[in-house]
Amino acid sequence: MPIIRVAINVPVGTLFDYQAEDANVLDIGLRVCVPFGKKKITGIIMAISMETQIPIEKLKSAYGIFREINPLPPALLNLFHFCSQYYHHPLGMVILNSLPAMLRNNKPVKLKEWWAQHPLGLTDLGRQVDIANIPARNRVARRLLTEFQNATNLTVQQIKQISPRASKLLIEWKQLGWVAEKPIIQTTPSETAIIPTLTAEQESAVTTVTARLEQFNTWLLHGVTGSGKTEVYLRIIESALSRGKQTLVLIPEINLTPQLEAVFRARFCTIPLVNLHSGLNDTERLTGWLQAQRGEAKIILGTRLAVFTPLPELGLIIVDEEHDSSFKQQDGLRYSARDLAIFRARETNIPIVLGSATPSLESYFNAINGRYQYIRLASRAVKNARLPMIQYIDTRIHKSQDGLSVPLLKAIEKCLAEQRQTLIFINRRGYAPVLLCKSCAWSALCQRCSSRLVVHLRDKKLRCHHCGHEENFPRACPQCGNQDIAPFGQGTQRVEESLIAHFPSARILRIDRDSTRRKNAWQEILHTIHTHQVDILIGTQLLAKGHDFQNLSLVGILNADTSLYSTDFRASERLFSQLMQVSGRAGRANAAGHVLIQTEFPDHPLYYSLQQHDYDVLAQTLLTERKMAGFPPYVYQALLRAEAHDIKIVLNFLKQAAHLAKPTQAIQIFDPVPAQLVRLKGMERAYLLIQSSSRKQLQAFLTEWSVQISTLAIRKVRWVVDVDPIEF
Ligand SMILES: Nc1ncnc2c1ncn2[C@@H]1O[C@H](COP(=O)(O)OP(=O)(O)OP(=O)(O)O)[C@@H](O)[C@H]1O
Ligand SMILES: [Zn+2]
Repeated sequence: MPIIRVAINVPVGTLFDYQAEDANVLDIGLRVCVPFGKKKITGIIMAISMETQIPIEKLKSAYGIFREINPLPPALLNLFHFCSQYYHHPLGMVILNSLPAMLRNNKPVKLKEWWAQHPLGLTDLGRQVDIANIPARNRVARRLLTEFQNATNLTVQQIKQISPRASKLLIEWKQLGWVAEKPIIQTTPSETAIIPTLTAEQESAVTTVTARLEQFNTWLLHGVTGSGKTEVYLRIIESALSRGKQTLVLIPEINLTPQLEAVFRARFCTIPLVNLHSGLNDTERLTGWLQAQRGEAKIILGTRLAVFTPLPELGLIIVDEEHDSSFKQQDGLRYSARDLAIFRARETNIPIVLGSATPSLESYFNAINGRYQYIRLASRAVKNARLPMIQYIDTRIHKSQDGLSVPLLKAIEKCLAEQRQTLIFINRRGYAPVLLCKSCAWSALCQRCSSRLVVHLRDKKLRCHHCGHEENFPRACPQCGNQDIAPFGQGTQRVEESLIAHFPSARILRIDRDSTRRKNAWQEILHTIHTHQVDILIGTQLLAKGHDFQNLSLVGILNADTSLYSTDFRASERLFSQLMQVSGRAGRANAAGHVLIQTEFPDHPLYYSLQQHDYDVLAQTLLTERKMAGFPPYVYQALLRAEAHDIKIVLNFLKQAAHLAKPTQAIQIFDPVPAQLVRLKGMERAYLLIQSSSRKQLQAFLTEWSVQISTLAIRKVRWVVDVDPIEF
């Protein structure tokens, strides 16, 4: 009887064998329901064999193989194998966690009727669909489209009357963006219609990449802010589409996806596109995933997890804002979606384009060394648009009140008078308003994390930004009873209050995690900005990158200094990239842009490079520093991360683990150290750093070592290997 070898979502690196009488080689990559202990669970068939190490009488039988959808293709299984090996994470966990939730349960796939409650209507895009393009034999589709065209909205009853098969179509149409529960924000006709003539730089970038669409290359598209990288992507995708290929576009955060989606849909209005961002519900994700797997969706836009989508016709990968740290998963399987995408492109022998105005030092290093192909866009795409003028306000001379100095206030006033928009950016890394007692210096701490609670003035709440814990303001200091406790430090809310006081008639909008949590909140916010219903925007990281606000001409930056003298060796790189990104929001169209940075260190070299818009000088300086100090990209690193309820147990575990390791010339092992944020959600954390100048040797070491660590019988300790860590 055939034996199937199954990957299961358990922290064990092996496959599990079962009997399955009806199994054959075509079942590799399919889901299968099997007994596991007392439970019934679903795994993936990785191999079929006629023999097993398990005594045949002990071998259990599978309950059943799910054949209603296609198996995971070999290329994807290959990616999972690589991912499991490279990140030293159990294969079953890698695979199962990457699949849509509805494929992880013990049921066959059945699409839920998500539309049961809402009337539906055609979107702008849906209205452009020409019925003549729907084959005559698809009678239900034609009928449904006609009904939609005649009525503004259809209810579920009406749809069901058309045909029982209409519901399946609807799910697909929704994913294609043809129908929606409520009208989505419309793109203005001018945005849909105009296709710009490429600048010479863009033209050359497009020609260079499209000339080599048939082979693997990693292209680093290094284009200054506003240089029109999106347009370059669009043209290259067009080429891939004309060859019938699918394109995977990875983007950092969910808040960028609606805009980019709108741009893509406007340009490729007849091309099936799915958006696999992290805000989807289970049915939406599965539907999009299936369309990608069947090769129907030609453009797949997605965040990190989308790198694991099955794509039979994959012909091109684009990673936008490649430097963004959100491409690296920070818990469980700590993979880098960008790096896996490069592996995937190489295996598929197709090009991958990494785009950024501020490439990560790793990618830049690879580009100048010739491992990646380097393409630069040195100027802005819009005619007459220039990079903004950057100036510093020395806060040792110009004292600031509630975070705002007089020169900055004057500049805002001028900008308001010219009817242009201002963005006030608050660098929040390691800096947020806390509640402080003036007499005994008590400050409000989170009980579960070693962090301070952040003051939220509006709703008078204290909130932990690590675990979400929330509590009310105390009336008096719990330590000394003093009633004079007050927020310390500038948060977005305090700056907002102060701006309202200074400019009572200005329309001010503060944007933070709270204001963007609701579904569609971003779309609404962006709409108000684009239609100039806002004069002053206040925000943090969320606003810094990717946005193209035409009327924004002034950017004011507060608290930048806090990252200048950090202990983290990546802090300068991040600060520079962030400031360059946020500065880049100014003056993108015809109005000149102006950036004012409040600082106590206006002569700092980092600020000088920023003012000159000179990425290269700073990158070279940082690379020299890294080389001397022995940091990446000159060495390869991994962390053994561990956590338990007591830091002593953690440190002890790490010491034992270090003891097991056989040090070699090529591998350096450091002492265990507590994490920067020791307590998180009630767990205490520490790590051990391992590094090597050879990636291959580091990998070989980790493979052997992680097996040995598993034999350490220390319960209560959770551990994981973090390869190429970016946070310590
Ligand atoms: N060839 C062109 N002619 C005129 N305008 C263009 C051209 N290409 C792009 N643009 C416009 O330039 C602006 C900036 O383009 P885009 O947003 O793609 O920049 P970017 O390179 O992604 O910048 P960032 O890194 O800051 O996000 C957009 O408004 C876009 O419509
Ligand atoms: Zn907390």
